Amino acid sequence: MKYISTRGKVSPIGFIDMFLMGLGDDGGLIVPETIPTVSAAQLDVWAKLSYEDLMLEIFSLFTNNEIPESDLKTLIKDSYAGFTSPDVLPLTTLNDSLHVLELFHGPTFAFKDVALQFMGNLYAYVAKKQNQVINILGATSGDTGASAISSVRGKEGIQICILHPNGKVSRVQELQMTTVQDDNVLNLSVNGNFDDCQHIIKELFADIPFKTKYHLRAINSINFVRILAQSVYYFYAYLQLPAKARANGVSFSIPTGNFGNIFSGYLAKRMGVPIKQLILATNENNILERFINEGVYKPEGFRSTHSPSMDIQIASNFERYLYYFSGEDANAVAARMEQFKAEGQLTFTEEELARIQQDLTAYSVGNAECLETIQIYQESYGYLLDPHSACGIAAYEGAGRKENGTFISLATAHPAKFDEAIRLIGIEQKFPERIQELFDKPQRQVVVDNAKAEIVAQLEGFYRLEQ
Ligand SMILES: Cc1ncc(COP(=O)(O)O)c(C=O)c1O
Ligand SMILES: N[C@@H](CCOP(=O)(O)O)C(=O)O
Repeated sequence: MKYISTRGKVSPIGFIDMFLMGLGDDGGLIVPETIPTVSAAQLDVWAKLSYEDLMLEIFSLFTNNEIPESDLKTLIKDSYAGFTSPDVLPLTTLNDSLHVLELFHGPTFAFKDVALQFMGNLYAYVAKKQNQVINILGATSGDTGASAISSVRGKEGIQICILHPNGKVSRVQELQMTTVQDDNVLNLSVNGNFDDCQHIIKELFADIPFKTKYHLRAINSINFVRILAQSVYYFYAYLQLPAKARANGVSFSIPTGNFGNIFSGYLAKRMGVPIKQLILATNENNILERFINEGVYKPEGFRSTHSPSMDIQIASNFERYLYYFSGEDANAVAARMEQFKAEGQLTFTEEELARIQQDLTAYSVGNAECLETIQIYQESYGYLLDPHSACGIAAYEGAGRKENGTFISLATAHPAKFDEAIRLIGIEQKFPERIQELFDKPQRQVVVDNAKAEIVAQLEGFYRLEQ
């Protein structure tokens, strides 16, 4: 298996090189040259596997044996040892046709831990094997940063710098990032929004001399390993269903911001999971909903919502979808991305729109609807959703084709991370101990302007050039 860029200007590379490259050196996103497929009979065999063993099988289709199987097994086992549920990602049944896949039992209580605990271990593994210094640069709207920091804090040979938007993450998210005192962690709190943070890091990844000099590495979903690790939970969720329930396929409702969560589902579907409907749930930052429902991809004003981690306009993995939508035509993707840069929007024809709508359904959830959903599900099922997971459920209610049968809605964060919203509906929750204790810890962060030069100066003082 080799990896190429959606813009076609990266010579095919192997798994570890792809992991280290992160963003394609031509500015595109990295994808596998071909997507391996898994037969229904193989899926049946995999139904008996633990989460870790299933991940080993799926990764083995992508790693070209570049990581010996016993090492890969250990990396995977270590990555999920800190999850508090014995099933790693438990599937909770709410009613005959609706299940919730709880992705938030990792160390930072959000679904990002599923991929990032593994990626942190993989970076440490590569740092050791190749005697490489690893300087990680990431942008976060709150969860990726907390999770990535937790996965590499204190690890030898690794430095991590995370940009988050100042004042636009929840209190718990901010504390999870900024109370970490390890010397290999730098938190930059940027006066701007998440798109500003993501824009700056993408510019730095596209600056090849800078990227090369500092061995810049990515933990965001621009890194294909993030996507691959996330695709495992679609297999797992499907395989956890009773055989009768999954006989007719399954549909997913997916809270999405950077298009990473849903693109992982799209990949799982292309690999062979019989997914009928992929529902893309957004909040009021609904660029992706407008793309799918109207055929126009155009950022509009940024809005602060109850689900701040999804307050995103420019979605990284949109380009990966565009690649497959264009029949894997890298020239067409490069041309569209140039056009987007020049004109600030993309429009799709009626025929294209029909094809997009065969792949994806979209539903955007307003602030009031988000809170209402949390309240109704608390009252009806005694189940407390966080605001992002509530967007998934509201989208299932609003756009799920119920005749499709079984639905799984992804619960992407623990409600304790977003107490600001939960309190608005008068619910007082008890925090898990690991969250409660954050409130007594000192914080460490540097506030910076949304200015590349200022951020580069911080990085130059922080990153290491050799181990
Ligand atoms: C809690 C939560 N749910 C959902 C999402 C959406 O995931 P993605 O942006 O990878 O599509 C995010 C981050 O964006 C998140 O932090
Ligand atoms: N919701 C994310 C935004 C960054 O997205 P990523 O999936 O590309 O890391 C966050 O919590 O930071």
